[in-house]
Amino acid sequence: MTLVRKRKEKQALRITVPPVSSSWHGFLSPSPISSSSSNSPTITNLADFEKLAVLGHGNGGTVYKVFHKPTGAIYALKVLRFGEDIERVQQQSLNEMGILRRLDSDCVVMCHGVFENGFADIDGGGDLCFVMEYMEGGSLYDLLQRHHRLSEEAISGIARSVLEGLHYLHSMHIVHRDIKPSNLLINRKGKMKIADFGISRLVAGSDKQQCDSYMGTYAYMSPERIDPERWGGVYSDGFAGDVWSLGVVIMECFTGRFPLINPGEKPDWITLMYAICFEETWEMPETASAELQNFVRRCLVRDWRSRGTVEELLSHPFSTKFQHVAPQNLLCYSSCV
Ligand SMILES: Nc1ncnc2c1ncn2[C@@H]1O[C@H](COP(=O)(O)OP(=O)(O)OP(=O)(O)O)[C@@H](O)[C@H]1O
Repeated sequence: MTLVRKRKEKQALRITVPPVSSSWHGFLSPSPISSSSSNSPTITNLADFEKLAVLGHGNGGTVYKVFHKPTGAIYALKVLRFGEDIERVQQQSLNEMGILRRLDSDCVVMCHGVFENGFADIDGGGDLCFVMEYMEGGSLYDLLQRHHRLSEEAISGIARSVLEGLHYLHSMHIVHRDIKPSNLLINRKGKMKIADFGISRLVAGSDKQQCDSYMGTYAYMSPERIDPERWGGVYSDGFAGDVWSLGVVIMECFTGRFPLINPGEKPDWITLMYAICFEETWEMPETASAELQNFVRRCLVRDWRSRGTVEELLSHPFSTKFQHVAPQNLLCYSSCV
């Protein structure tokens, strides 16, 4: 902290370093729950699944590709372990089950059920298991690992998909709070959807004040979440934070690297906080089109009150520029073609 203060001699900064374990994923069902979707198959038993492959690892868990024996369908099964923390998670999770029940949109990755106590066939069992729609094309993170940079056409499609997803979520009073490349998944049709509502919060009435500003992935976190007191101690409505994160993702897709710190700089907490809260504005490379440059500029306005809104950005010239291009465009980058 002293280091951050030294680096920013004049501006006051009040930062609480978040606990390392703060990437929390919590929806809980004491027994299996089904999604509210009318298209949702009935999934009642974890024993009906057969593990086919590991799709990836995240904080606290593993995602498997699984086969649902009664229907022959393929799903992604996310197994999270909370160990001794499970009681705390259960308490917090009860309030959030509503999120899963209410989501039914082709802009977000469907969750077909949540189970407690794991699945013996899978790695000795986990504490919470989420049966999710399988996204054959993997994540935007995987895509960037393979291709580093994407075309403006592809980036525009990504921007539009994420904005449509955010528009849906925000209309349901849900702030995602963890928009980042590994939470943006692509299906075999090239459609990108928003995943992972583990740290989402329902934003309603007084809940606004109770948002835990320090959850989520720090690198994509907005300045007002890191240092809310700078804006008079009033935390934003949260929706603007999702727009900031989108701006960082879009810039990363164009530059091919995490854009807010210098190449080679270690992305530790202090460096990130300094860059997000105090760095002069970031400019897109001049090789980017004027529309893309302006789009990113509107997302990365440091004062959340002046930042572009989801509605504004949905009709931004960059979002609409390649509207005629089919989403399959993204598939040329994906491994599932
Ligand atoms: N529904 C899904 N379909 C296909 N692959 C998935 C699905 N969900 C996750 N994955 C893969 O598994 C990886 C790990 O996902 P997970 O949500 O556990 O962690 P993460 O988002 O990478 O990190 P964090 O735990 O910090 O959120 C993803 O990067 C993605 O490649």
